[in-house]
Amino acid sequence: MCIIRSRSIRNIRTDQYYTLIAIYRNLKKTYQLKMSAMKKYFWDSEETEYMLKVLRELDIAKHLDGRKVRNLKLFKVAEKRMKQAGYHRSIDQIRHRWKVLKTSYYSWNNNQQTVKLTRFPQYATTMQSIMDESETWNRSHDTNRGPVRIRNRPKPTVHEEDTEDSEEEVVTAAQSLHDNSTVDVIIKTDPDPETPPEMDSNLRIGFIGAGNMAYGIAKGVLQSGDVPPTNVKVSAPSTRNFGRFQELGVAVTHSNAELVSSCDMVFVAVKPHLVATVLSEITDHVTRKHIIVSVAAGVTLATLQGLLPFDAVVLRLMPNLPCLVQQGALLFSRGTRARQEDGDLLRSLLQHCGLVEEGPEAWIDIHTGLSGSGVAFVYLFAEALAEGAVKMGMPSALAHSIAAQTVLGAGQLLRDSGKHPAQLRSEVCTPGGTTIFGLHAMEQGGVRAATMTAVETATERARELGRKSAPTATENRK
Ligand SMILES: NC(=O)C1=CN([C@@H]2O[C@H](COP(=O)(O)OP(=O)(O)OC[C@H]3O[C@@H](n4cnc5c(N)ncnc54)[C@H](O)[C@@H]3O)[C@@H](O)[C@H]2O)C=CC1
Ligand SMILES: O=C(O)[C@@H]1CCC=N1
Repeated sequence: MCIIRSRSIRNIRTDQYYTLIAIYRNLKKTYQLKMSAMKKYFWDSEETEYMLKVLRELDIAKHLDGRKVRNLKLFKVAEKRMKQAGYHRSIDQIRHRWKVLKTSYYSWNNNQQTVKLTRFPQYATTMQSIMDESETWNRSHDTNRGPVRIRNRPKPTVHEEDTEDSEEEVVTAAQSLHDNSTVDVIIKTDPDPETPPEMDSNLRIGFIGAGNMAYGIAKGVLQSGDVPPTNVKVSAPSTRNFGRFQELGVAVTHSNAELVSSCDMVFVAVKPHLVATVLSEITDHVTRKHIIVSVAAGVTLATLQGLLPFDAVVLRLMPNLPCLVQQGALLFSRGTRARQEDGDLLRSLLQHCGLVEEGPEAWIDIHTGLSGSGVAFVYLFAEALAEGAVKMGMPSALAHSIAAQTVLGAGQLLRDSGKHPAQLRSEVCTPGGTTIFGLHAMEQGGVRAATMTAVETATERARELGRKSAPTATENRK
């Protein structure tokens, strides 16, 4: 375009020149519109730092106790202050950004303890200070709070969505903090999944299936320290996979029915085609106290509910393999009998498995393509990266280790910076430099279309598995 503007192209007619200029201006306008639309959704570091500064000034540290009523007030003031500084964000956007930063902070913090990451991601210092302030404040102010059992809570008496909070409500909530008899009521009516309440330490968790997914989730659940290993059990027909569970201190059995009878929450972690057989084995032992969570790809809530007693509490969860290192991406949906608090309990138990979100069931198959299977797409890419380096003469072991670190670093920066991948990609590209040449080759290879098709195809396959595992009308009538 610069060449066109300087009219250095020879033999071009004036009308052609002006047509090209018009095309250039149009492209530029589209690009600017796209960038401003992107800016609307993606936060830059300056804006994020300003938001954290405001939230810190507003003492968000004192509000990290899971009471949304009080938090809403705080986010309202933050929205005003940001507007005054020229940052036009809605309360929801600020709250969402804060939630993302908090999740990133927690998982960064967990990794600090387990794998001692040396890199200090962006915002970590500010987040660390806020969290430290919160811990100090909670220690000195919240000693009166009795343990909150998330289970067996009566149904909330107030609608759980955010309501406009009056000054009085905020004061009532704050006063109740020092009153044992009313604290429980506030938590029930206004749960905040971001700050999980204390767990019932008698909760017993079972895993049907002793494979990778069961192991990854079990590790995450135990990491929280809320559930002792003695309260966890796993069942499988063979002892082959029991070893690593036993190393965690988890009990083992060959009987799925016995496992269900001795557990409150049961994860069904067998291959999708075995789900019907397993559920028919356990259905007589499932009572209203149980929470059944299936991780089987494609198997729908309707199918699961159809194979279990009509009042069974069922959730469908799609995890991914990095749960094994507490860096999973998990999405769950609640069945018709599962209450908000059942979802809160699940979310709370899984918080050390990685990012945990709740969504409509239609998204579970998409998440399967994007993330459950998506992990394998990234591995394929990492393998190809390394092979490229081997082709150019680098020793294989070094190439694979650098490829793994490249994927890890790129992912961590993407998650922690909150930037759009296109923005980060452009930050790597020097005009006329190495990256743009490489990217051009990738586009010629159709990497973008192939990846989109991979997610689409995997999603479709999950849907197909769902149709295959659905009981037929005849079976339903039995
Ligand atoms: N591997 C992955 O990355 C992901 C898997 N999933 C889902 O998780 C589920 C489990 O997958 P993986 O852990 O990868 O499989 P896996 O093959 O590693 O484990 C399956 C386990 O089920 C046990 N099993 C077989 N028949 C059984 C029975 N009748 N009763 C009790 N246990 C039985 C096997 O002994 C094995 O321990 C599948 O439904 C899959 O769709 C979901 C997301 C990601
Ligand atoms: O390939 C599969 O079917 C499972 C589900 C998502 C990842 N692995």
